[in-house]
Amino acid sequence: MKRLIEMSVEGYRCTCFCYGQTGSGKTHTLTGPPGLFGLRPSSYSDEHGLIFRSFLYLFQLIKQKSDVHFILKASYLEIYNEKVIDLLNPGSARKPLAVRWSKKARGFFVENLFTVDCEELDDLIAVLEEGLRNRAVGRHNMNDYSSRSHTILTVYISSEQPAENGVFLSRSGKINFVDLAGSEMTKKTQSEGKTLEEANNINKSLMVLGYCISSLSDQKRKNSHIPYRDSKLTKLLADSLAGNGVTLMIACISPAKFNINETINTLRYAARAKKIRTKPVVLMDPREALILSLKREVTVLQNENEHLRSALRVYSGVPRSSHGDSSDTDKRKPVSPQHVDVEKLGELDGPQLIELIKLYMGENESLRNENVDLFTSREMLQRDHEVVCRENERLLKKVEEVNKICCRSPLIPARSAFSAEVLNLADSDSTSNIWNSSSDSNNEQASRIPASIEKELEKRQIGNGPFLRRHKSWDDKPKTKIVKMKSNKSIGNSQSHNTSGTGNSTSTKRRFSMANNKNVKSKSLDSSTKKSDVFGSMISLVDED
Ligand SMILES: Nc1ncnc2c1ncn2[C@@H]1O[C@H](COP(=O)(O)OP(=O)(O)OP(=O)(O)O)[C@@H](O)[C@H]1O
Repeated sequence: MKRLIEMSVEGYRCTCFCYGQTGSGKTHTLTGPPGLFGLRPSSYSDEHGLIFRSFLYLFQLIKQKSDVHFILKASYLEIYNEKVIDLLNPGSARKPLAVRWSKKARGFFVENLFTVDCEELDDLIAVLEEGLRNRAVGRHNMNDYSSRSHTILTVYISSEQPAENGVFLSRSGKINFVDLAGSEMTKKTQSEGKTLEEANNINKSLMVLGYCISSLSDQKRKNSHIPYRDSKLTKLLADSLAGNGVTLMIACISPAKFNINETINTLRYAARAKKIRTKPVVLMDPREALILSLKREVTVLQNENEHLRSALRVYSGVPRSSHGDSSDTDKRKPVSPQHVDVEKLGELDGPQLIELIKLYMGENESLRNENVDLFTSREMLQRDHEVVCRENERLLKKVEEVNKICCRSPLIPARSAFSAEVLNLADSDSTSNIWNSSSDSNNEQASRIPASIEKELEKRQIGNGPFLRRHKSWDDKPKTKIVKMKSNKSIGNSQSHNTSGTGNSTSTKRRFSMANNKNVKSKSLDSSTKKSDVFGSMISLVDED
């Protein structure tokens, strides 16, 4: 997961998707247990899923790359009964959005999908909370909080990095977090009515996804028709499955014997998916890439020129010191023959005429050389001009982005800032370890499985013996510094604004302190320099046999 985030920061298109039967823990893996967001404050806890940890890690990475300018945006959608709904702008009617093909990008996209500028960690968390609040959740026999839709949370990461010779490199990576709805045996779930219709749609789209995966993993069928267009899910995942991105599939399985068939199916799915090979490429502005490569070429040629010149000097035995820049210029200057009256040409004898012609030929040659030099300089000036224009464009874009960032989305309702929550709770001992798993301060407690799970395992007779273990290496980590942060109440407010969507505006002003956020963000990120801590608290199922 960490590598995936690092790659998305480097400009790759990355996807992490969870696949598995209903109730196997897909949503839990990505976002943690139900009710973690919303009612409770979303300060850091060991229960947080991969998305939250990824956000923290993303901001850590961004902070480390101080020479790069980053712009983050996020969108969140769900595919419910084959309809795409914007979770950040669902509206009262949950009007579906169209999925279209972009000729330019050569991929499918969701028309009018709302994207939110995310300057702070809090903004990303707000997007996650808003999406979780709006997505479709239902209840059936196997899961009280079953996702009734596939959800895709996308973080777009654009960056600009100064490269050599004043050229800037822009990259645009992204990371998709895909929480697929689980496949359902309707007999087992005993779904009826609306839940049954949802289950049928879920199973149908998962079947198309399965078919695409098996075609792509088969060397013989790979180049034949892949039925991406048969479902919205496969249209939107086409790029991740076979494009230029990097994809991580998390196969969630149930430890219960009762689910053995579904478990085998999931593992088959994963084994097939593992065979798919994508061709990851960094998405860069082609013009900038060209300018950079031309600049590099010019530097190489200049060096080569210099080398050849000095080799020539050595060969002709002329001391280096006598060839300053000025003498070079003098040498290139044409030597004009003395002016001769045309009428007096007849008086000149043969050798004199030959000498004169030689002089004129020499002058001609020098002028030609000078001409070539002038053409080269003109070309270089044109290239410089192009670079300046490009720089101009870049700056204009930056101004536009800055203007956008100043305005936030009105659709994320008021929530207390994550950083502020951390601050408020930081005084109590329970949260002093916020960036660590429970592994540091209380090793013994950390390696214990939570009581509720232990009870469930006992009931199902799972894990007698060394079956369910916490990975030891996670518990053996060195102690990290505990960072105490002062409490600081939010003071200001920042206005929100629709940035790109066309949606209606239920403008709730989002109140939080920008200054407070910034202050806290830097502190919190400082305290989390040990990257592994953010990811290190998951329980692993290790079959020692
Ligand atoms: N590793 C885990 N530790 C503790 N509880 C878990 C774990 N995995 C899943 N659960 C619990 O099991 C229940 C079902 O999990 P979850 O909703 O994540 O399943 P799902 O695969 O997303 O199901 P669906 O496909 O129906 O949405 C939830 O209450 C969740 O908190």
